[in-house]
Amino acid sequence: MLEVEGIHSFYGKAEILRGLSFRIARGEVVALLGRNGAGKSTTMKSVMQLVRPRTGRVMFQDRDLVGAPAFRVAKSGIGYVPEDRRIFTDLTVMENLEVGRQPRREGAPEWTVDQLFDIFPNLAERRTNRGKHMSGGEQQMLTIARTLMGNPMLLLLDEPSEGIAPVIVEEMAETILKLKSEGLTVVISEQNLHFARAVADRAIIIEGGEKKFDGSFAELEAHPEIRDAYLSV
Ligand SMILES: Nc1ncnc2c1ncn2[C@@H]1O[C@H](COP(=O)(O)OP(=O)(O)OP(=O)(O)O)[C@@H](O)[C@H]1O
Repeated sequence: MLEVEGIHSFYGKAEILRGLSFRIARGEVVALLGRNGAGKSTTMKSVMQLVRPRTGRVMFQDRDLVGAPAFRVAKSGIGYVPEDRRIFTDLTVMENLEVGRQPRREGAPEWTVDQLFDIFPNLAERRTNRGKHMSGGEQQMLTIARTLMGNPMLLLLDEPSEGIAPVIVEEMAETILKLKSEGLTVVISEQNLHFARAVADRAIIIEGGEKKFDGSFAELEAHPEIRDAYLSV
């Protein structure tokens, strides 16, 4: 579904991604792992074209996204939830969801508000609350639910477990597993190995903008030296 091929991405003169390549197949949940500053967020932004790779290709559904405006990338079926939750704080939960609505898309799971309320029961209880009166975890859930209103084929979640209470982290893991069971393809960026292992089928480890490991969690566990070298656990 997604093939990132040899991308080099920069902030000014600083080269952040150094020839990064990986593939994501339909229906997979894949975790991008790596320490602070490894390049996980930049990878997601490079897929979305919020950072434009200087070389390399980002193939999605057989089209190269490099150079496309970010809104077109979103319209082509990639939902992106950045680290800093961006809900509309003056709008209610219902209104926030409506903002995300896009037509249904061939080959992608289709979400109605009622289905989303089944998956995110906390949001159902707060449907008329304004965003600013919600906890960090609820805002994170609302950002994900709003993104799903766009019926994406692929969902990119940047550090979904970051900065939320442990009980909500567990809910978040269950939510991602439910999305997977509906057939959604998901890429998460994580520093929390425990969380990543609970939700993902495969791990890609990034360090210094390069891929250092790509495989199952069983393989990763069989090589503790890789974990020790590239992850803070
Ligand atoms: N807007 C920016 N301008 C300049 N440098 C940046 C910018 N954003 C990130 N960087 C640098 O790019 C590198 C990769 O950052 P990135 O955010 O992709 O890492 P990350 O693996 O997602 O880590 P984190 O968990 O901190 O988000 C870091 O060295 C960071 O300082």
